[in-house]
Amino acid sequence: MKILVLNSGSSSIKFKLYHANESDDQFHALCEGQADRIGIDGSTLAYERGDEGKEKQFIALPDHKHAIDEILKQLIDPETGVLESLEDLGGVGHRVVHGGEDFTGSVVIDREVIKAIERNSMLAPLHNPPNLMGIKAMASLLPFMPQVAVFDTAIHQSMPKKAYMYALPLAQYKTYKIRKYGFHGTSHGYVANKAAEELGKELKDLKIITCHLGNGGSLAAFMGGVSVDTSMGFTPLDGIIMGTRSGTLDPYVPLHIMESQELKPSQVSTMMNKQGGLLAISGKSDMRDNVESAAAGDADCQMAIEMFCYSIQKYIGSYAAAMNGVDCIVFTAGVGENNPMLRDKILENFTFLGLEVDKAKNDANETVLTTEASKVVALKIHTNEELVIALDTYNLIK
Ligand SMILES: Nc1ncnc2c1ncn2[C@@H]1O[C@H](COP(=O)(O)OP(=O)(O)O)[C@@H](O)[C@H]1O
Ligand SMILES: CC(=O)OP(=O)(O)O
Ligand SMILES: [Mg+2]
Repeated sequence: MKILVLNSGSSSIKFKLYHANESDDQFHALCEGQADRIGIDGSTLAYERGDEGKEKQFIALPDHKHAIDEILKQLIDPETGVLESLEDLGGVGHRVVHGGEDFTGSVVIDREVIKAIERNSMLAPLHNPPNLMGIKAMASLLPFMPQVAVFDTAIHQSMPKKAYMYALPLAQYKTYKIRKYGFHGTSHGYVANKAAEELGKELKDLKIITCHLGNGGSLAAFMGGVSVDTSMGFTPLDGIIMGTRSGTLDPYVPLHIMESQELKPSQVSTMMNKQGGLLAISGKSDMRDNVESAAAGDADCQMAIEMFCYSIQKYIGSYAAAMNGVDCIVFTAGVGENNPMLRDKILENFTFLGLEVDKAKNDANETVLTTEASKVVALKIHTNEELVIALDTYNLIK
């Protein structure tokens, strides 16, 4: 069975096509790629087929719908594609960011599921709309194709009440479901399991902090084999500083801005979600651009990097305290997997825990980033949200 996975992030869509062998349930990837910098200048579409190198073309991708159209064209391209037609697909798995309390696991998509994802869109305005766009584009092209939704929120349902409740009148939770949900769960869960494998231990016996640092970013704390806390909250706006998101603010700040500047909630939402973060500090949302300009002496980009790393250090410290220790810190996603300088800058404040970065290994982007003597192990692990989504999709539709 062939399964297409679409992972729509706020600025990118990753896609991967798997062949699942029905006799032994083994998966292998046929092709993959990524539409990058969607909605920003210089957008690209990368495509890679098992037997050939990676191809990357500059192509205008003004929004997610255009990007999905280009991806599907690529799959059935007579020369470089891997499918005769889109009807050869057995199913499509989608990453869906906000499942609210409607979903605690993956589901086959039907009208009711689409309505629930729409209901939760207000809570993840950068994500659920592109996720839905992908689902609807596929449904209109191939109405009988089974589609599965895999939610970012699902894995964090294990958080204890003391971590997910907000100190607000109880009706806000009971009636309005206002609580911490947490996101990037597919990625946090995958890399936490891989970290345990790498350390040769069981996940349940480890205290792990996973740092998913992409355009959006969050940290999660794993203890006893489950997620016990995470930096994103009711929405993916909370937590660390991100590409265009402010992260944690004094909760009175948006109220004060609305009152004193007579702005509507939607305007302040745009300010915090799309005009905040690195973009607000340096004028550049993409971390690569910030790193490049900072190295060339741009003071705003240098400050953006300082603030980014500081916000992450504070979460690592607080989760080490929350778990009364930490065995392992994992870096993943675009920034976490590719930038030694930023990892080093974040980790330099954890010598007090006995953490010792191995500079050569970190610079070489190896899996283990710390010395043999280090009391806390830092790892770089490539996340694979797509494989998790393909597995869930296969198991639900086979
Ligand atoms: N070598 C690098 N150094 C710094 N940042 C990088 C590097 N490579 C990729 N990134 C950053 O990773 C981010 C994208 O990560 P990704 O996990 O694909 O994000 P998302 O899924 O949220 O769109 C971008 O901000 C990009 O600049
Ligand atoms: C939930 C979230 O922030 O996702 P992304 O990092 O893909 O934007
Ligand atoms: Mg992502």
